[in-house]
Amino acid sequence: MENKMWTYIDEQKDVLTNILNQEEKILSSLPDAFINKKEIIITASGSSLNAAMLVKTMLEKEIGCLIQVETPFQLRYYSPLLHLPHKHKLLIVLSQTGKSIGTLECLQIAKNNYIPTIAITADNKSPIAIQADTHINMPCGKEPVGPKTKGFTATVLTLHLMIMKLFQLSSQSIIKEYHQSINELPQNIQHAKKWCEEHNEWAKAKAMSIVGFGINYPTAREGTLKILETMQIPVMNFDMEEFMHGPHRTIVNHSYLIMVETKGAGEVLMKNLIHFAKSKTENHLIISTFQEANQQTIHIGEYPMTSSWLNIVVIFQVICTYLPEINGMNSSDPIYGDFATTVGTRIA
Ligand SMILES: O=P(O)(O)OC[C@H]1O[C@](O)(CO)[C@@H](O)[C@@H]1O
Repeated sequence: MENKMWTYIDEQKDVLTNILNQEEKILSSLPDAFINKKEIIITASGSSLNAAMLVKTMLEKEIGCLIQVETPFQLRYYSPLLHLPHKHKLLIVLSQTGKSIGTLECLQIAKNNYIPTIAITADNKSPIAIQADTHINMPCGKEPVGPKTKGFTATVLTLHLMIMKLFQLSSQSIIKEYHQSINELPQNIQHAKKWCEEHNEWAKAKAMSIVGFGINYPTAREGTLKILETMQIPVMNFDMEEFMHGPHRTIVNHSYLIMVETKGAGEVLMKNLIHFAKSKTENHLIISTFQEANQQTIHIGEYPMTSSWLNIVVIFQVICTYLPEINGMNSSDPIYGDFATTVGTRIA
């Protein structure tokens, strides 16, 4: 059977360009009353949670407003955030399907406590879309596979533009940068496939670690989720500095390690980590915005406002689709059928 993930990965160029071109229409339902809230709470699961973490890191400092990202479980049962009403709070929920039960229940709690809500989903008839005060429709098309690709990138982009609008920031330069970043995607996909072709031995990995910093810590988290879902192996993910406080001891001969190297505050520490890792294992991959491509390095363009997260995440998407195929696995096949509806994390 054909692997549908390749189609979804390729579709991203059109999907994301469309979101940029339709920004005004997509965000037209945002009420003025939600402008300049003093506290933003975001909840989501899986790739949608990683999308929330990524946008938080990109924008929190710039907008000068706390963005609290919490899992639906913590938010429902352990956090005071939704249980203490406050007129300046806003709950944003992200759910591509609009059917995740924990996320849906958070909307209900917010409603009971008079906290206004926005949902971003790809299905305007879904329970989450209906329950939220405001629904933002993310036009990414259907993606009926477990490991999401276009849904993740569309969520990050939509949320990014939406929060900028909520804080009345001009989106002109970010849209320009995103267009450039999107134009590079086909080339990134090609380079990642070539790297996979030349590194078939990575399909035999029994475990992996992925390390990034800043905006690309959540990017690396998303890469981790993708690779562990598709290869069905444990993959560790740490923020770079935390990785160097103990988990670095897992770097031994033949261990598999991916490091994301971009410009920014963590540049020197990452350089030191790469130097250390190179002496310990030959199975390392560096995804870098400033090193030349070679056998162990995939080079991607430097997009300073977004730390190139889009071009980096697509490398992980290719790796997580290609390597399982070497092992005879099609990552778009359902592995455990109706797991989510059986255990009770999603509405059928
Ligand atoms: O964004 P949603 O639709 O709420 O789903 C959350 C997560 O659940 C999964 O479907 C796995 O159960 C992921 O692929 C997805 O990121």
